[in-house]
Amino acid sequence: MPTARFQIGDTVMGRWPGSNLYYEVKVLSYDNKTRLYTVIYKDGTELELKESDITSLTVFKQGVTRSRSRSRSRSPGRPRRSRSRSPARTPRRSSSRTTDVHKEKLKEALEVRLTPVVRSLQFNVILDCVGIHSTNLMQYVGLNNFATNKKLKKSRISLQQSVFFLMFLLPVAVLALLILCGQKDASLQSFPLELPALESLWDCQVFGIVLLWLLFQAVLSLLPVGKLVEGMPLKNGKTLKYRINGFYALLLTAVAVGVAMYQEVDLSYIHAHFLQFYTSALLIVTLLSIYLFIRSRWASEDELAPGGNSGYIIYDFFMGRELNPRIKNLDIKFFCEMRPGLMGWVLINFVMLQAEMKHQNLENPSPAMLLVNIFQLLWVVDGFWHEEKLLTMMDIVYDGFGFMLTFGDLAFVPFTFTCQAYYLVSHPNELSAFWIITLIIMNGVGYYIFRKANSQKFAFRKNPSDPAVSHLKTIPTATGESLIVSGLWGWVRHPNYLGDIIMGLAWSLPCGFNHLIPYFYLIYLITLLVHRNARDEHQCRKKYGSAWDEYCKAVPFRIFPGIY
Ligand SMILES: NC(=O)C1=CN([C@@H]2O[C@H](COP(=O)(O)OP(=O)(O)OC[C@H]3O[C@@H](n4cnc5c(N)ncnc54)[C@H](OP(=O)(O)O)[C@@H]3O)[C@@H](O)[C@H]2O)C=CC1
Ligand SMILES: CC(C)=CCC[C@@H](C)[C@H]1CC=C2C3=C(CC[C@@]21C)[C@@]1(C)CC[C@H](O)C(C)(C)[C@@H]1CC3
Repeated sequence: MPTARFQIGDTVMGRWPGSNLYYEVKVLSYDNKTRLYTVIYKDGTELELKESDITSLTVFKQGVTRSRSRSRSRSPGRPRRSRSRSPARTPRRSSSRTTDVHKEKLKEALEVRLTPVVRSLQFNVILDCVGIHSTNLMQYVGLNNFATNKKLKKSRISLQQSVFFLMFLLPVAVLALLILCGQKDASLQSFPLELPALESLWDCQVFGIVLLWLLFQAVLSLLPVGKLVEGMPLKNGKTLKYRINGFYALLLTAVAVGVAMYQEVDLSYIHAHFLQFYTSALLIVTLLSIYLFIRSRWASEDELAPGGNSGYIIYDFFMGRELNPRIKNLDIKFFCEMRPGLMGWVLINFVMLQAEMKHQNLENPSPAMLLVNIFQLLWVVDGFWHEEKLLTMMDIVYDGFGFMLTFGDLAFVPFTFTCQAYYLVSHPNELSAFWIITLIIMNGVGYYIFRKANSQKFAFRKNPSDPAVSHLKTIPTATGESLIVSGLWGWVRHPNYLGDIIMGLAWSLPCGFNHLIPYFYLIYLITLLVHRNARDEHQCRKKYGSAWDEYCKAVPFRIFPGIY
């Protein structure tokens, strides 16, 4: 059992991430498992440091006395601009320094600072995805740094139990949603009226089709078209290459569907066997997660997700151990995150559009169905058009690939995000011209805010002097990065979330107000983004300290204007 060299409450000198500067810090806690100390700087910034980044006051003072003539003293708690940067930031092109020096510094920054931060993020991902918030979990994720080891142990056990419970609850909840959505009476009170027989949920042919779909998408993703892009630096400083060809893959998929229709393939088969498709996807999710877990045993330390190596089997299985599992050139996480699920989503929507015409004897799809299809297609096309940006998102940079993301990508996205279209097949809803125009405007406004905010942030991270963003007002921070404080980012602190939520509303409203079911996506999105916002703010406060508080003062609203 490793013993801590420094005790809780000790005042020591802690290295500031990404630099060789040491500041006075207080030790808050020590984690025996990860061997990391949580320390607090004088400006309130809390970080987790390795023992090698901490020095006792006496040793440090001796060192300083010896080198005083060479170094300039600085006020503690106000660190000089370091080269540390967010993992979500695209590395800036080095202009004055050489790439090697830049990479070395970046590697240093990632080793010292980002690894520990990630650990708490990982636990928050569970909350993020399912919207739960328990004191035990929060203690474990490090929000309560004074938690004792005993409490932590208890929390870990209860966390394991929660995760185990979730692994069953999530698939069953989605199944319930699908059953309800397909019923004539989709009101929550009607559940469970027409439960299907268990054996009717399985069909070998359907399973084969799902496998073929995955294979087809995997082949498309490997086609040597589109650019090869480097991902964010890994723990070992290396980068992985990704083929960005999602947009072409979408076009080729559309062509393949067109050919299938020309050959008179009956796409409404998917609607008629929707539950079987879901259970097949679920089986693939389970098998893939088991495969990922087993293969992670052979992954090196560098290839593991920072938080996916807790040693608790159920938890690690759920969260995913390996960060970027690959089979030759196929990056399984990057592939699953966008391809089969998002493509499946648009395909299923289209299938539902045809099923609606068939079931309701319509010559043309209803305006409600058309709006849902077009709005969601726009979002998916946008996602593929900006596919490269996914490489900087926390889901790719931090999170391991385990049951949670596999389920989210391959089952949750294609089967719940399509719930409005599925609902409309058996629940027609007429829309007046006024409603149609209102919904188009609403989706347009939401999309504008979503796209502009995301593109502005991305461009700013890449190069703050880019003419497209150089006019924006900013707040400098101790890490050397700035925060945008004008335009959309000066209106609310997460305008991109606001845009997404407005769009989510425009996707649900075409289904009318008879049932809650078509609002599932909106409820999921708000829960997810409100929590994601809380988690992001916590990380930003940790990272930017007082500059973040200054930003919050200047921009008091989180996601919704008028709501603090
Ligand atoms: N439909 C769905 O299921 C989901 C959709 N999404 C969408 O994905 C998109 C991306 O979301 P997400 O990955 O959470 O990333 P965010 O866009 O929320 O990124 C947050 C990061 O942006 C930086 N930042 C925050 N404020 C500022 C500022 N004022 N100026 C400059 N940088 C700032 C910080 O990173 P740094 O360290 O670089 O400063 C912060 O950590 C969103 O539009 C969201 O709606 C997300 C999840 C699910
Ligand atoms: C219940 C459960 C396990 C949920 C898992 C949630 C995940 C499926 C989603 C979390 C964030 C996501 C994002 C996208 C897909 C869904 C997941 C993975 C996304 C890649 C879709 C395309 C968009 O353009 C996007 C890049 C903005 C988006 C990012 C977040």
